[in-house]
Amino acid sequence: QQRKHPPLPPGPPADPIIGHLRTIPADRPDIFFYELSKKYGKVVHLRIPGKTMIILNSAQAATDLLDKRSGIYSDRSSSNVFNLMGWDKSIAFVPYGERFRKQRKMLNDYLHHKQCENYFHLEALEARQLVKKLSSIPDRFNDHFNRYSSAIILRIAHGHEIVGDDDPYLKITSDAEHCLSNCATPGSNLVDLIPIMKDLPSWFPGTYPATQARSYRPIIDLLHDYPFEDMKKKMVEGTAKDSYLLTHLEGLQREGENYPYTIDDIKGSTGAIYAAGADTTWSTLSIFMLAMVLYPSVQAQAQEEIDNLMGVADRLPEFNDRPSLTYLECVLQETYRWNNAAPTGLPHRSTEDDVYNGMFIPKGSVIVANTRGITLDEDVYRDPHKFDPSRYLRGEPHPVGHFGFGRRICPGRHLADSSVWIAIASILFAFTISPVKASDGTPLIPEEEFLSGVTRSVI
Ligand code: HEM
Repeated sequence: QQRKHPPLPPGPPADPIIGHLRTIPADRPDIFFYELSKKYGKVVHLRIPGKTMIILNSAQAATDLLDKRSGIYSDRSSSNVFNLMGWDKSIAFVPYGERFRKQRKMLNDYLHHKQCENYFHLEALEARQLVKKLSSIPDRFNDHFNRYSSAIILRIAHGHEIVGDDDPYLKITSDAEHCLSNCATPGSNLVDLIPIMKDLPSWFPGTYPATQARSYRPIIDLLHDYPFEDMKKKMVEGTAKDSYLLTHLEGLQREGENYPYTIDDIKGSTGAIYAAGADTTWSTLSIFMLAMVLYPSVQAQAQEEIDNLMGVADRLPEFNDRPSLTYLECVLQETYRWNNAAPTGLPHRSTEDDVYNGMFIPKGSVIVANTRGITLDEDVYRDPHKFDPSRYLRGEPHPVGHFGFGRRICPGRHLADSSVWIAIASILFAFTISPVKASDGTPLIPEEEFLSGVTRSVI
């Protein structure tokens, strides 16, 4: 017996049986979702066998549902691709429930706003290292950003200090980053949308995301296991440094089975800090570099503000300077908005039937708060494709959604924000960023092009 529901949100025409399966592209689904909003509105539905996807392309809709009704919009769809890769114990993919709440508490205790002020000193030191490296080999800026973001995370989460370029942690983490930047987008690839695909042979069309995920598994297992074993060894030697991992391993040693967190909770949340934190920070910095090359007048204005404040001071910017650097703050916000490190965010899942503005959202829907669509919303941002920090001085709102929503909002956002701020303040103080020149002196202006993946980087 069919119950009467309001209609689903609008959506494009679908094929019989397979629905929109053929319509969803593997590459850059964020752009596809954004284009849908222009034709069908800010809340759109897509249907694939056994699943409804709800795409949210406005901050209003995402806030109304994922923030205000977070009690029923905080689950995650299990992603076959991510489980095959080995991320199943990681908080980012754990379903909403007891295990999620435990890991979330572990992270919140270590990464809340006030706590993150204790990491300012470390971030400032690493920013100085970054400036040194950029001044000695500028064209390897992407490697330096990778090292910068990894160094901060590895120190805080694993108590590890990077010593040289052949550091084993750097190798493990850059391999893991490769997997995250090259894998299929979770929740919107065929292997996640049609579960049977993961069991079909690799020659079967559309199964590539599963084959690729299996080949990445040893790398992701090493990311979880190596730091854990290494820390245990250092604890025995007496060389272990204060860190998230040490705090929990000591707790486990002290309290045994009474400790509220299991080995899997510890491995899963420590791995998640790295996986979710380093790549996104690095990606944001590479987006900033691209913006500075493409918009030299913005760069000059930010530098003028920094120079005016610092005067002839013989030092790099510090966190105390942040409230005085208004335009730089706008540059930071515009970096988050103009292009996003995680353009489709991470899909949530609804756990009850719901009705929003007369539209039916069935229980079990995959909810994509499409950051790309939200930050390009023409009803909110004038000329949204332009990198224009002054828009915030004219009263346009700071972007929302680049750190996600509701009970799943990024727990590392305070750390990420200060890491990105001190890096861009230091870079703009020390350097002028300009395009590479061809042999005849013509500047080679880069394209605004990005890799696909969970996080993405400038090509
Ligand atoms: C600029 C840098 C960063 C960006 C753009 C970013 C963005 C995001 C986004 C969009 C989500 C999904 C939120 C949702 O589902 O609604 C997320 C989740 C997450 N982020 Fe971040 N993040 C950044 C840095 C960090 C850092 C530095 C850490 C850790 C220190 C971190 C740890 C996490 C974790 C553990 C999750 C999963 C949370 C959950 O599922 O409950 N992130 N992040």
